[in-house]
Amino acid sequence: MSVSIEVNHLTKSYGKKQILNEINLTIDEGQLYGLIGPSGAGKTTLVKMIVGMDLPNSGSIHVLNKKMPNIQVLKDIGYMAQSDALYSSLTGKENLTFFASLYKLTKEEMKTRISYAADLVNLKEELNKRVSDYSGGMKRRLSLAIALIQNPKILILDEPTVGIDPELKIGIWAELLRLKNKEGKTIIVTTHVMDEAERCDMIAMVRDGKILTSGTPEELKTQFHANSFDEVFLHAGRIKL
Ligand SMILES: Nc1ncnc2c1ncn2[C@@H]1O[C@H](COP(=O)(O)OP(=O)(O)OP(=O)(O)O)[C@@H](O)[C@H]1O
Repeated sequence: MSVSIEVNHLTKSYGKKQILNEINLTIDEGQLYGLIGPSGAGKTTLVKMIVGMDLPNSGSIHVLNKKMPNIQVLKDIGYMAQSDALYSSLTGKENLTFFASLYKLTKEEMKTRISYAADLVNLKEELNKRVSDYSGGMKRRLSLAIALIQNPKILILDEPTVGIDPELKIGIWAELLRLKNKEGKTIIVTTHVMDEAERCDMIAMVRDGKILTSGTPEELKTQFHANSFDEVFLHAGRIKL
């Protein structure tokens, strides 16, 4: 199996405040990797640097064997940020068409991808509404659809199911697992939701800018003598850094 994402000795500070400290991470192709940790731990900062939106102070990030940031790799990464970056005066469909047009899709591919992505997030009926009239949850769903639009090899999803109702959440997770299992996509999700963490192949627990521990959900349960993932999270939170 080849490595999809490699992070080595990464550090990041904003001003005098150190946000990430000696992060090392190896994510294999076709792996679903969860980053979990309390609010402010540094998860978003880490994924932004993997996408190439921010620069580390030291250390390196390679995605698909290319040192980041790298403009060529952008087409291979679908990124869903925590705050929605949408054009609110345009309709959902116009947003999807705009983002699809950034990639060299044929007209036919564009049509198929827009239909697939809108269907996945259950927005087909609302596509002709302006985004300014969307609810918060609808905007999240549109952001997820945009992350998938160019059929990227890698999906990086920052808290993808926040504000999404339980039924749709189940559908989205089923599709993420299908994309991983059947299409070999590499997926990173950040989450606070423990049952989502349990569905990942590997998990890294992030706290105060460091990776406390990483492993499969089962390995982490064994390591912390825990029956549930909530317990793992509580026990890990007590580790002295
Ligand atoms: N541009 C910035 N300038 C200064 N500080 C920042 C900046 N971006 C993030 N931070 C700080 O970095 C720390 C880590 O934030 P980050 O958003 O990465 O955490 P997180 O683990 O994703 O949290 P959450 O789960 O709440 O999204 C926080 O203390 C935050 O205030």
